[in-house]
Amino acid sequence: MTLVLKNVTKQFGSHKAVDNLSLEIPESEMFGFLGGNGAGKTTTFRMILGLLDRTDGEISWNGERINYGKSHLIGYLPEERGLYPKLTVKEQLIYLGKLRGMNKSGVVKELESWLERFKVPEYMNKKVEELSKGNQQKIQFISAIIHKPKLLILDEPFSGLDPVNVEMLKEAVVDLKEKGTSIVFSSHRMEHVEELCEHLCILHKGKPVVQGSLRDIKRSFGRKNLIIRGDEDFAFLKDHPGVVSYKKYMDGCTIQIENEDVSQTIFSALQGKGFIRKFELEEPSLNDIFIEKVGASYE
Ligand SMILES: Nc1ncnc2c1ncn2[C@@H]1O[C@H](COP(=O)(O)OP(=O)(O)OP(=O)(O)O)[C@@H](O)[C@H]1O
Repeated sequence: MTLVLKNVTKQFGSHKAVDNLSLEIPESEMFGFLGGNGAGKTTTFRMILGLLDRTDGEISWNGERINYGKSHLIGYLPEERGLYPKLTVKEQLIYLGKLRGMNKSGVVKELESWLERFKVPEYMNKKVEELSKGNQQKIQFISAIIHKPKLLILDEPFSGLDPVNVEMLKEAVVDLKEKGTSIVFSSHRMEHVEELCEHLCILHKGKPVVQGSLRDIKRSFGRKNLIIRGDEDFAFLKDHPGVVSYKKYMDGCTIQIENEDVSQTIFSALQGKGFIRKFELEEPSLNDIFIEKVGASYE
């Protein structure tokens, strides 16, 4: 069951919100969909789900067009959260589960098991408005997956959650992927994408500017990070040939270098200086790549 986008474009008046986007997301894949504010992510999600008409291009899942309202195989966690505050968690989920083709006892059984897993079994009969924002987020997540969708779109799923709950939701997302769900995942937190996604796309002003496997993207970026820790003042390295950027830390520095070879010349330059506790060459982070490709030019 592959999700395919071919040359998809969405125009609002004269503004191209999504510009000639092509993607392929196979079964059991977690795909990172990134971009600054206003890059076109939500617009793309809405087109995939059939909630918004595209201006041009083709979108298909398993060879067919998606009708989110009618499909029981799709799950969507939108960025703007929307639960009914006056309903209890159980009433809310029964309502949403029925829309997704489930019967009441099926919903209650699944809900019990998810609330247990998320360590909040006492929420079953609580009104949504009585829950904290982060806990409402867990309930909204459950509402997106209770019917075991085969395609799941998660827009910023971890926003507003504390680190313990982020880990809990991450594990749940990985389990769903391993059971065969294709997941499209958008986040402004690059470390989450690095941890969860093998393939990704970075959108900038509606256009894909980086696309492919995380490993290849990192390798082809060329630049590396050099982590140096020690008591010396390393500021003199700012002007060293091949140094792209320099970040000072209390116990050393992290330097972005043009390529691996620069680490050798820096290593030589450090000979005879103070005691070096750490000298480590790392692949660039996704954050480095994102900033380079998208810059600070948010909407
Ligand atoms: N209904 C609409 N009418 C006109 N312009 C729109 C509409 N919806 C979105 N846009 C514009 O399309 C562009 C992409 O918006 P979109 O919401 O898809 O961005 P996004 O990547 O999801 O951003 P964010 O990370 O801030 O949520 C923006 O310039 C936005 O102003």
